[in-house]
Amino acid sequence: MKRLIQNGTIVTASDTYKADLLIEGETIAQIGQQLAVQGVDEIIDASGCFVFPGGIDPHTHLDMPFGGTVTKDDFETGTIAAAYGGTTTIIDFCLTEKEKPLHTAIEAWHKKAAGKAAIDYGFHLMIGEINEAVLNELPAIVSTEGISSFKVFMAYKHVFQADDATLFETLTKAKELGALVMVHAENGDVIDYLTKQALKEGKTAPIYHALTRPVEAEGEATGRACQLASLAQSQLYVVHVTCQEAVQQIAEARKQGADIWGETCPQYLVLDESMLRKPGFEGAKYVWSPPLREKQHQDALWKALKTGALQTIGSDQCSFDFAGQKDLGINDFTKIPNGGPIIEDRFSLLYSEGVAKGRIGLNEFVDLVSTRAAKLFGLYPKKGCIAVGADADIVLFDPQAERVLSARTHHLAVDYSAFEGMRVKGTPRTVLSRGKVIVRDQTYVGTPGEGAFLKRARYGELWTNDLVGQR
Ligand SMILES: NC(=O)NCCC(=O)O
Ligand SMILES: [Zn+2]
Ligand SMILES: [Zn+2]
Repeated sequence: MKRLIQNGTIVTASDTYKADLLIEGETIAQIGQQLAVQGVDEIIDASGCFVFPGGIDPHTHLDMPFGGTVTKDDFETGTIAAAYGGTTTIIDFCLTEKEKPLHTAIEAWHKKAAGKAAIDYGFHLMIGEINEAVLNELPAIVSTEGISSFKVFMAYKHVFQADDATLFETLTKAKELGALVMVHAENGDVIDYLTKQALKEGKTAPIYHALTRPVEAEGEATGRACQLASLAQSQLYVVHVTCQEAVQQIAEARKQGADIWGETCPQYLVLDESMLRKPGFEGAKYVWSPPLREKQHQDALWKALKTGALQTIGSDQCSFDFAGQKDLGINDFTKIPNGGPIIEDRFSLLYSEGVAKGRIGLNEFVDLVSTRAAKLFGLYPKKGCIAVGADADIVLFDPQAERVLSARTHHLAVDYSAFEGMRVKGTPRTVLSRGKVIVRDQTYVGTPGEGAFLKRARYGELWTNDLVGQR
């Protein structure tokens, strides 16, 4: 099958230019001016559109048990919504359980995704403990199974939280194996103390979720993770950075030459702590960990994206219905399942709030929403770029189209939108995944299960010089 995309403006992380794009089968075959139409099966008119590489969301939780329930969106609804939103690859977190083989968890995650995923996907592997069995399993997981990133939680005491020894050993092992260690950086012990105190004082409303997870707890844990990564001379990626205190730690470590990267998410750029103070129990819709921060932190995050102190945008998609799931915590904020629905809106929100409002440039947008994650997580140059030989994961994006975000129109299964009523500028019109049109003129035309599992390269294996050069 040959497809020709005509009349669009191609935008990559480094260039913006007008050209046609010829796709043969699953890959980009040619880029040039007025490419021949002979033998082409389909011509796609991209007039007025940017032609972006498909978005890469390096942070999702689909079909995940958490907080006494399971996320509302699974690999089918979540990835269809992602496709509507311009994302063609996700990397989901595979949760492991202590004293059980890592492979049990990996197999379970493969079962969740296979036959359901509408776009390509990979897995990060949670490390909750280090022992002989774990150390024996890890090499093949990285080299044979293509899972080249590990996740360590520094928070969620008694649930996922690992101690510093586990983090340090994971960093050391990751250095040896060529894996990237990701951390949820909050001081779980301090948060545990503060939440118990709040409950003792009868403070049960959603806002206390934020008040018991202060910026200092995130800044401290971020700094600790950075120090431990430096000591291990390993590589570190800090997920969902929310505040100036954490940004500062990452920026400082990077200045010292550490191999450290930081991600933020649209919710922290757009929403703030006041959402948790909404009347009644409404604030539960906005319960994330780390929590939404006071408004001034948004400026710090935008600045960090602009200056390169943070380099990627994940969604941290982790959706729970307001009715029947979030309300587990109606009398106790600690029982509100943490997380929200973002996967569909990540791309458009960053464009609308970032590019359309002049906070970031068009090429920076592509880097943040796609290219950088492809490089860090061993997918580049197959994913994350528009180049001959790359997978034809393409988004035709209409920068003039405006729409209002709403649960009434989104494609997730969850019963609310965290951005209800928000107007965004720019919208993905048509989306291709490995050469096949899966969203045509804002209608999903793909088949769940077409998404493939991606075995990823080791950290820096393909693009070491590039990564070092861009640090
Ligand atoms: N972020 C959040 O509140 N939920 C998802 C799990 C995590 O990333 O910590
Ligand atoms: Zn987290
Ligand atoms: Zn997460």
